Amino acid sequence: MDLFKVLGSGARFNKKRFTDDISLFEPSNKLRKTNDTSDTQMDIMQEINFFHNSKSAIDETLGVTKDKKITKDVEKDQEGEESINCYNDENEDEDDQAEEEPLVKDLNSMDDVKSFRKRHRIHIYGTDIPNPFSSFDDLESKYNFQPYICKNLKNSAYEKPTPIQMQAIPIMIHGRDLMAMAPTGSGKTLAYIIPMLHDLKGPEKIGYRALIISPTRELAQQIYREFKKMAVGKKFKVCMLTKATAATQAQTPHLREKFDILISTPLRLVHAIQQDIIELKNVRHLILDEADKLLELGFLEQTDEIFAACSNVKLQKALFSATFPSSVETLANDFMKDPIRVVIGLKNAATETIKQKLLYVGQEEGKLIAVRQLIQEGFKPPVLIFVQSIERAKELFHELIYDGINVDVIHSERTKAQRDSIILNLKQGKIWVLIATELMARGMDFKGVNLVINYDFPQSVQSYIHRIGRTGRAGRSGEAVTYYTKDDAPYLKSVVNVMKESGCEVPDWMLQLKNPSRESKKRLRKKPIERKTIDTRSTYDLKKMIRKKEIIEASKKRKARKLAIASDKNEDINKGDTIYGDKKEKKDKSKGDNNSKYESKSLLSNKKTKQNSRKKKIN
Ligand SMILES: Nc1ncnc2c1ncn2[C@@H]1O[C@H](COP(=O)(O)OP(=O)(O)OP(=O)(O)O)[C@@H](O)[C@H]1O
Repeated sequence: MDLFKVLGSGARFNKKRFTDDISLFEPSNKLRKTNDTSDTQMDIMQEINFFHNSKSAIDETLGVTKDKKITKDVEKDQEGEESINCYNDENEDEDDQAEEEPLVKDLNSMDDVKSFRKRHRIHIYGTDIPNPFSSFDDLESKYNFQPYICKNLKNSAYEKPTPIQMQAIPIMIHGRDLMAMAPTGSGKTLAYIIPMLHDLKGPEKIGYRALIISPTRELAQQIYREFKKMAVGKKFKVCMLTKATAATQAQTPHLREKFDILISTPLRLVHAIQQDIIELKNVRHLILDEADKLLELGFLEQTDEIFAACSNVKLQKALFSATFPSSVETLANDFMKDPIRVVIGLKNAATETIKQKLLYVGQEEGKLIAVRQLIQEGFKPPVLIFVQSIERAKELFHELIYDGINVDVIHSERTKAQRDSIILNLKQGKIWVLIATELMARGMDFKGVNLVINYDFPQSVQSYIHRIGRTGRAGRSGEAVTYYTKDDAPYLKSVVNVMKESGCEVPDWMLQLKNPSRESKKRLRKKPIERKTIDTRSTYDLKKMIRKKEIIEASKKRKARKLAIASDKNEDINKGDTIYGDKKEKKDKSKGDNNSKYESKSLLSNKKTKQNSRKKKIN
């Protein structure tokens, strides 16, 4: 096999330069079999057609994903994390696709319910699990939802519930604790907003009764907007906790009682709790959006403090995410009461409407070449480019700003106003390419993103799934390209596993690579790979730039020294040595004195001695 033809597809590279790299991609001894079942593509597309797009839309997606192959072999990585359908009840029966969709009232027997779930790839775990529902009309007729909710759903052009909505909504309205895992862009937000609004009934003015936590401010704002959209027709008061809203509530305590729903990031809320600004004792619904992130070290302490403040005995907890590592699931089981677990499709898998690619770029410099090649060849905006640090985001921005494209950069060092305007501009198509850090990786719903580029290899499988999940949302097709260098080679298999699980074609040699060890994965999660600065300048130019910097630095130091001399003189002036000091300064200036402080001091003292002796002579 021409390894480099496969590795370097899409970019031009010098094969000879990469001869040494071949050894990095040697397969592990364990060979695996793959069962290509590409003929089932249409069935699978129907199955994952959560948004019930027309057949032509599916065809369009199939056109994009025509090279996808479906593999169904089970494997475990070294961490023991199941990386493929570990929740399959039985073999999924493709014949079910052709059947007419039964309404929930037709789900008379357990067999009906079972086959309904199977058709929608709903896997459930727990006891006394409520039946799923199949149409938004059922909400009004069967569950007595208030008409305003169904009206808002219709106004938003949501015709049918997605699988996560079909199963999570009945669980939530039965008051059960829930752990819900569904692919990125599959409508998880609505799956908790709708049952919450139903259960809250109407405004009560007794303070917060529902609380949603999100790891980023941007996602919290997005959730807030979705809440407002779904609550039209009811006078619910929804608060998005910010510095300003916290200050207002601190100044006017009676205002707090007017609110029903609170949306916040963990740190902001913990501050408010500690300062007694926010009272959570009446909270009945607690949602952790991107729950696995909120239960990771770094957020866990704050999440724990929020849990402690939600003291209502009837508190219902619901966790939502596209990924749940096994460790987080174990942790979550400890604090949930008889929870029901719902998994849509495969656990920890990417959305199947995303065409995923891996692109070998050799060295760091190859990445910029690949991006520029893409720009030259033409691309469909908007494009999201993920890098591993703020520094690198800035560097890449400074490189691409001169390439004649509308590019911007978003990271936590940008002001809130800048971040808000960037998100708006991206949505309005004013930004074609957005360079982003992990800040944008989770939850953000930019429907039209056509391509995600992982400029820097992601630090975890979860990060990979969430990053690429910014495209291919709400049933649309999308594309994701991940660049890798030889430094990333030890981690390549993690991404390969995800690609394979979500039905992308992966070359055999990649499937045979070794899984990274648990320790190396942990290391990578904690600290990204050290990479060369993103810079296209030649070594000559870089040296010239460094020299220029040194000259500027030296000049600054000289100026500082001059200032120090001047202040020394001022001290002398204060001591009554005015005339001699002034004269000396004028003389020094005329000489263009650039000597060191110490030299100047000695000069000054020499002059003083001479002048003093002259004075004596006159006397
Ligand atoms: N029933 C539905 N029919 C059509 N579109 C829907 C439906 N429910 C939600 N959507 C749309 O799907 C998109 C993705 O929804 P959402 O942001 O909730 O995804 P998510 O599953 O939370 O993704 P992520 O894991 O990335 O956070 C949104 O634009 C939303 O408006």
